[in-house]
Amino acid sequence: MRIGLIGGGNIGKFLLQSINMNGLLPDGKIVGLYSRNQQSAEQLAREFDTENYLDIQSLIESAAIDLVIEAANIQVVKDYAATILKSGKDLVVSSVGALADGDFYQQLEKICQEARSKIYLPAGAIGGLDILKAAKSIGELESVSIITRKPPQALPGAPVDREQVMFEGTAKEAIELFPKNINVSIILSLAGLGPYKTGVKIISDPAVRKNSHLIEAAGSFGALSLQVENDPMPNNPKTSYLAALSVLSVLKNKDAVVKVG
Ligand SMILES: NC(=O)C1=CN([C@@H]2O[C@H](COP(=O)(O)OP(=O)(O)OC[C@H]3O[C@@H](n4cnc5c(N)ncnc54)[C@H](OP(=O)(O)O)[C@@H]3O)[C@@H](O)[C@H]2O)C=CC1
Ligand SMILES: O=C([O-])CC(=O)C(=O)O
Repeated sequence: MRIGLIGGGNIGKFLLQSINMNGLLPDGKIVGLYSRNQQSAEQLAREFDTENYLDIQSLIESAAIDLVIEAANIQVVKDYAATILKSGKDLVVSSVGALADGDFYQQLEKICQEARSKIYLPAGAIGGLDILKAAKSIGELESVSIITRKPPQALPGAPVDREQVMFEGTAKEAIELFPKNINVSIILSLAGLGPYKTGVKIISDPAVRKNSHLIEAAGSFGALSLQVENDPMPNNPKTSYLAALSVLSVLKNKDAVVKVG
Protein backbone atom coordinates (compact mmCIF):
# COMPACT_ATOMS: atom_id res chain seq x y z
CA MET A 1 0.00 0.00 0.00
CA ARG A 2 1.57 3.28 -1.13
CA ILE A 3 0.10 6.02 1.01
CA GLY A 4 -0.10 9.80 0.57
CA LEU A 5 -0.67 11.75 3.77
CA ILE A 6 -2.32 15.17 4.03
CA GLY A 7 -1.60 16.87 7.35
CA GLY A 8 1.49 16.62 9.49
CA GLY A 9 -0.10 17.33 12.89
CA ASN A 10 -0.78 14.92 15.71
CA ILE A 11 -2.46 12.13 13.78
CA GLY A 12 -0.15 12.62 10.78
CA LYS A 13 3.02 12.41 12.88
CA PHE A 14 1.70 9.37 14.73
CA LEU A 15 1.12 7.62 11.39
CA LEU A 16 4.55 8.58 10.04
CA GLN A 17 6.16 7.22 13.17
CA SER A 18 4.08 4.04 13.35
CA ILE A 19 4.27 3.14 9.66
CA ASN A 20 7.55 4.53 8.32
CA MET A 21 9.66 4.26 11.45
CA ASN A 22 8.17 1.39 13.45
CA GLY A 23 7.00 -0.73 10.50
CA LEU A 24 3.55 -1.34 11.97
CA LEU A 25 1.91 -1.68 8.56
CA PRO A 26 3.45 -4.64 6.77
CA ASP A 27 3.54 -3.90 3.02
CA GLY A 28 2.59 -0.25 3.61
CA LYS A 29 4.56 2.97 3.50
CA ILE A 30 3.76 6.67 3.54
CA VAL A 31 5.48 7.63 0.31
CA GLY A 32 4.24 11.23 0.12
CA LEU A 33 3.29 14.04 2.50
CA TYR A 34 1.60 17.39 2.03
CA SER A 35 1.08 19.71 4.97
CA ARG A 36 0.35 23.42 5.20
CA ASN A 37 3.47 24.53 6.98
CA GLN A 38 6.20 23.71 4.47
CA GLN A 39 9.05 24.14 6.91
CA SER A 40 7.74 21.49 9.29
CA ALA A 41 6.58 19.30 6.38
CA GLU A 42 10.11 19.25 4.95
CA GLN A 43 11.48 18.32 8.34
CA LEU A 44 8.94 15.51 8.76
CA ALA A 45 9.67 14.22 5.27
CA ARG A 46 13.39 14.01 6.09
CA GLU A 47 12.85 12.46 9.50
CA PHE A 48 10.42 9.81 8.28
CA ASP A 49 11.87 9.11 4.86
CA THR A 50 9.03 10.28 2.67
CA GLU A 51 8.63 12.73 -0.19
CA ASN A 52 7.44 16.23 0.64
CA TYR A 53 4.95 17.56 -1.92
CA LEU A 54 4.83 21.33 -2.37
CA ASP A 55 1.16 21.37 -3.25
CA ILE A 56 -1.77 19.09 -2.59
CA GLN A 57 -2.70 18.67 -6.27
CA SER A 58 0.61 17.02 -7.16
CA LEU A 59 0.26 14.61 -4.25
CA ILE A 60 -3.25 13.71 -5.43
CA GLU A 61 -2.08 13.24 -9.03
CA SER A 62 1.02 11.22 -8.15
CA ALA A 63 1.06 7.82 -9.82
CA ALA A 64 3.20 6.61 -6.94
CA ILE A 65 0.27 6.78 -4.49
CA ASP A 66 -2.75 4.42 -4.24
CA LEU A 67 -4.43 5.66 -1.08
CA VAL A 68 -4.65 9.08 0.58
CA ILE A 69 -5.08 9.72 4.30
CA GLU A 70 -6.60 13.03 5.29
CA ALA A 71 -5.40 14.13 8.75
CA ALA A 72 -5.88 17.89 8.37
CA ASN A 73 -9.34 19.40 8.77
CA ILE A 74 -12.92 19.42 7.48
CA GLN A 75 -12.21 22.07 4.81
CA VAL A 76 -9.51 19.90 3.23
CA VAL A 77 -12.02 17.05 2.90
CA LYS A 78 -14.59 19.39 1.36
CA ASP A 79 -12.05 20.84 -1.09
CA TYR A 80 -10.17 17.71 -2.17
CA ALA A 81 -12.10 14.49 -1.43
CA ALA A 82 -13.87 14.52 -4.80
CA THR A 83 -10.63 14.99 -6.76
CA ILE A 84 -8.87 12.24 -4.81
CA LEU A 85 -11.70 9.75 -5.33
CA LYS A 86 -12.14 10.66 -9.02
CA SER A 87 -8.48 9.83 -9.55
CA GLY A 88 -9.30 6.27 -8.45
CA LYS A 89 -7.43 6.54 -5.15
CA ASP A 90 -9.01 5.37 -1.91
CA LEU A 91 -9.40 7.92 0.87
CA VAL A 92 -9.18 7.56 4.65
CA VAL A 93 -10.87 10.51 6.35
CA SER A 94 -10.01 11.69 9.88
CA SER A 95 -12.14 14.84 9.74
CA VAL A 96 -15.36 12.88 9.32
CA GLY A 97 -17.38 15.94 10.26
CA ALA A 98 -17.19 16.92 6.58
CA LEU A 99 -19.70 14.16 5.85
CA ALA A 100 -22.41 15.71 8.02
CA ASP A 101 -23.56 17.38 4.80
CA GLY A 102 -25.87 14.80 3.19
CA ASP A 103 -25.52 16.21 -0.35
CA PHE A 104 -21.73 16.10 -0.11
CA TYR A 105 -21.88 12.53 1.21
CA GLN A 106 -24.03 11.43 -1.72
CA GLN A 107 -21.84 13.24 -4.22
CA LEU A 108 -18.78 11.37 -2.92
CA GLU A 109 -20.64 8.07 -2.90
CA LYS A 110 -21.52 8.54 -6.59
CA ILE A 111 -17.91 9.37 -7.48
CA CYS A 112 -16.73 6.22 -5.69
CA GLN A 113 -19.18 4.09 -7.67
CA GLU A 114 -18.01 5.59 -10.96
CA ALA A 115 -14.26 5.66 -10.22
CA ARG A 116 -14.25 2.37 -8.22
CA SER A 117 -12.61 4.11 -5.31
CA LYS A 118 -13.49 3.76 -1.62
CA ILE A 119 -13.84 5.99 1.41
CA TYR A 120 -12.78 4.68 4.81
CA LEU A 121 -14.19 6.41 7.89
CA PRO A 122 -12.39 5.31 11.05
CA ALA A 123 -14.36 5.01 14.30
CA GLY A 124 -12.03 7.71 15.63
CA ALA A 125 -12.17 8.43 19.33
CA ILE A 126 -15.25 6.28 20.02
CA GLY A 127 -16.66 2.78 19.59
CA GLY A 128 -19.98 0.97 19.51
CA LEU A 129 -20.57 1.61 15.80
CA ASP A 130 -20.97 -2.12 15.14
CA ILE A 131 -23.91 -2.25 17.55
CA LEU A 132 -25.63 0.73 15.92
CA LYS A 133 -25.15 -0.70 12.42
CA ALA A 134 -26.55 -4.08 13.46
CA ALA A 135 -29.51 -2.47 15.23
CA LYS A 136 -30.17 -0.25 12.22
CA SER A 137 -30.02 -3.06 9.69
CA ILE A 138 -33.75 -3.72 10.06
CA GLY A 139 -34.57 -0.16 11.03
CA GLU A 140 -35.15 -0.77 14.71
CA LEU A 141 -32.74 1.73 16.22
CA GLU A 142 -34.72 4.28 18.21
CA SER A 143 -32.34 6.75 19.84
CA VAL A 144 -28.62 7.62 19.84
CA SER A 145 -26.77 10.25 21.85
CA ILE A 146 -23.28 11.21 22.95
CA ILE A 147 -22.07 13.20 25.94
CA THR A 148 -18.52 14.46 25.46
CA ARG A 149 -16.56 15.76 28.43
CA LYS A 150 -13.20 17.42 27.84
CA PRO A 151 -10.78 19.64 29.74
CA PRO A 152 -11.18 23.37 28.87
CA GLN A 153 -7.90 23.38 26.90
CA ALA A 154 -9.56 21.02 24.43
CA LEU A 155 -12.56 23.26 23.73
CA PRO A 156 -12.61 26.76 22.25
CA GLY A 157 -14.05 29.45 24.53
CA ALA A 158 -14.31 27.20 27.60
CA PRO A 159 -13.90 28.76 31.07
CA VAL A 160 -10.92 27.38 32.99
CA ASP A 161 -12.39 27.78 36.47
CA ARG A 162 -15.71 25.92 36.31
CA GLU A 163 -17.64 23.16 34.62
CA GLN A 164 -19.80 24.37 31.74
CA VAL A 165 -22.17 22.82 29.23
CA MET A 166 -20.78 24.24 25.99
CA PHE A 167 -23.41 22.77 23.70
CA GLU A 168 -26.59 20.75 23.69
CA GLY A 169 -28.43 19.91 20.48
CA THR A 170 -28.06 17.78 17.37
CA ALA A 171 -24.84 16.44 15.83
CA LYS A 172 -25.54 18.56 12.75
CA GLU A 173 -25.36 21.80 14.80
CA ALA A 174 -22.54 20.50 17.00
CA ILE A 175 -20.09 19.95 14.14
CA GLU A 176 -20.89 23.40 12.69
CA LEU A 177 -20.06 25.08 16.00
CA PHE A 178 -17.16 22.79 17.04
CA PRO A 179 -15.60 21.52 13.78
CA LYS A 180 -12.35 20.47 15.48
CA ASN A 181 -13.84 18.90 18.56
CA ILE A 182 -16.83 16.72 17.81
CA ASN A 183 -16.13 14.66 14.69
CA VAL A 184 -17.13 11.71 16.88
CA SER A 185 -20.76 12.82 16.76
CA ILE A 186 -20.75 12.53 12.96
CA ILE A 187 -19.27 9.06 12.75
CA LEU A 188 -21.87 8.09 15.35
CA SER A 189 -24.58 9.68 13.16
CA LEU A 190 -23.37 7.89 10.05
CA ALA A 191 -23.51 4.52 11.82
CA GLY A 192 -26.86 5.31 13.43
CA LEU A 193 -29.70 7.75 12.88
CA GLY A 194 -28.05 10.60 10.96
CA PRO A 195 -26.84 14.03 12.14
CA TYR A 196 -30.33 15.49 12.68
CA LYS A 197 -31.40 12.67 15.01
CA THR A 198 -28.24 12.22 17.07
CA GLY A 199 -28.21 14.05 20.40
CA VAL A 200 -24.99 15.75 21.51
CA LYS A 201 -23.94 17.37 24.76
CA ILE A 202 -20.45 18.88 25.13
CA ILE A 203 -19.20 19.64 28.61
CA SER A 204 -16.03 21.48 29.53
CA ASP A 205 -14.70 20.24 32.85
CA PRO A 206 -11.50 21.60 34.48
CA ALA A 207 -11.44 18.57 36.80
CA VAL A 208 -10.76 16.06 34.01
CA ARG A 209 -7.60 15.29 32.05
CA LYS A 210 -9.07 12.74 29.66
CA ASN A 211 -11.50 13.21 26.77
CA SER A 212 -14.48 11.08 27.67
CA HIS A 213 -17.37 10.11 25.45
CA LEU A 214 -20.54 8.47 26.78
CA ILE A 215 -22.61 6.88 24.04
CA GLU A 216 -26.16 5.79 24.70
CA ALA A 217 -28.54 4.11 22.29
CA ALA A 218 -31.75 2.12 22.42
CA GLY A 219 -33.74 -0.01 20.02
CA SER A 220 -35.29 -3.42 19.58
CA PHE A 221 -31.88 -4.99 20.37
CA GLY A 222 -31.98 -3.56 23.91
CA ALA A 223 -29.84 -0.68 25.16
CA LEU A 224 -26.25 0.48 24.78
CA SER A 225 -24.24 2.52 27.23
CA LEU A 226 -20.55 2.87 26.40
CA GLN A 227 -18.08 5.18 28.07
CA VAL A 228 -14.63 5.76 26.54
CA GLU A 229 -12.02 7.52 28.69
CA ASN A 230 -9.43 8.68 26.21
CA ASP A 231 -5.93 9.82 26.92
CA PRO A 232 -5.21 12.95 24.85
CA MET A 233 -2.39 13.04 22.29
CA PRO A 234 0.71 14.48 23.96
CA ASN A 235 0.89 17.56 21.70
CA ASN A 236 -2.80 18.27 21.13
CA PRO A 237 -5.28 17.88 24.02
CA LYS A 238 -8.14 18.26 21.52
CA THR A 239 -7.34 14.92 19.92
CA SER A 240 -7.59 11.57 21.68
CA TYR A 241 -4.86 8.99 21.15
CA LEU A 242 -7.55 6.46 20.17
CA ALA A 243 -8.44 8.62 17.13
CA ALA A 244 -4.92 8.13 15.76
CA LEU A 245 -4.92 4.41 16.63
CA SER A 246 -8.21 3.97 14.78
CA VAL A 247 -6.74 5.32 11.53
CA LEU A 248 -3.87 2.87 11.78
CA SER A 249 -6.33 0.09 12.54
CA VAL A 250 -8.35 0.87 9.39
CA LEU A 251 -5.17 0.56 7.30
CA LYS A 252 -4.16 -2.68 9.00
CA ASN A 253 -7.58 -4.28 8.40
CA LYS A 254 -8.32 -2.85 4.98
CA ASP A 255 -7.31 -5.89 2.94
CA ALA A 256 -7.85 -8.56 5.58
CA VAL A 257 -9.43 -11.75 4.28
CA VAL A 258 -11.21 -12.28 7.57
CA LYS A 259 -13.25 -9.27 8.70
CA VAL A 260 -14.09 -9.00 12.38
CA GLY A 261 -17.17 -6.98 13.37
N1 LIG B 1 -12.80 11.25 14.01
C1 LIG B 1 -12.37 11.52 15.24
O1 LIG B 1 -12.75 10.87 16.22
C2 LIG B 1 -11.38 12.59 15.41
C3 LIG B 1 -11.03 13.42 14.37
N2 LIG B 1 -10.11 14.41 14.54
C4 LIG B 1 -9.85 15.30 13.42
O2 LIG B 1 -8.73 14.82 12.69
C5 LIG B 1 -8.06 15.91 12.07
C6 LIG B 1 -6.56 15.85 12.38
O3 LIG B 1 -6.38 15.87 13.79
P1 LIG B 1 -4.97 16.29 14.42
O4 LIG B 1 -3.87 15.59 13.72
O5 LIG B 1 -5.11 16.11 15.88
O6 LIG B 1 -4.94 17.84 14.09
P2 LIG B 1 -3.68 18.81 14.13
O7 LIG B 1 -4.26 20.17 14.28
O8 LIG B 1 -2.69 18.35 15.13
O9 LIG B 1 -3.02 18.65 12.70
C7 LIG B 1 -3.62 19.08 11.52
C8 LIG B 1 -2.55 19.21 10.46
O10 LIG B 1 -3.15 19.54 9.22
C9 LIG B 1 -2.43 20.64 8.63
N3 LIG B 1 -3.31 21.43 7.76
C10 LIG B 1 -4.18 22.38 8.07
N4 LIG B 1 -4.75 22.87 6.97
C11 LIG B 1 -4.21 22.22 5.93
C12 LIG B 1 -4.37 22.28 4.53
N5 LIG B 1 -5.22 23.13 3.97
N6 LIG B 1 -3.63 21.45 3.78
C13 LIG B 1 -2.77 20.58 4.34
N7 LIG B 1 -2.56 20.48 5.65
C14 LIG B 1 -3.28 21.29 6.44
C15 LIG B 1 -1.97 21.44 9.83
O11 LIG B 1 -0.93 22.30 9.42
P3 LIG B 1 -0.45 23.57 10.30
O12 LIG B 1 0.63 23.00 11.17
O13 LIG B 1 0.02 24.53 9.30
O14 LIG B 1 -1.66 24.03 11.07
C16 LIG B 1 -1.52 20.32 10.76
O15 LIG B 1 -0.25 19.84 10.41
C17 LIG B 1 -8.75 17.18 12.61
O16 LIG B 1 -9.72 17.65 11.69
C18 LIG B 1 -9.44 16.70 13.85
O17 LIG B 1 -10.55 17.50 14.20
C19 LIG B 1 -9.45 14.53 15.70
C20 LIG B 1 -9.76 13.73 16.77
C21 LIG B 1 -10.78 12.73 16.72
O1 LIG C 1 -10.49 13.16 20.01
C1 LIG C 1 -11.60 13.22 20.54
O2 LIG C 1 -11.84 12.81 21.70
C2 LIG C 1 -12.78 13.73 19.78
C3 LIG C 1 -12.52 14.81 18.85
O3 LIG C 1 -11.63 15.63 18.99
C4 LIG C 1 -13.40 14.90 17.69
O4 LIG C 1 -14.32 14.11 17.59
O5 LIG C 1 -13.18 15.79 16.84
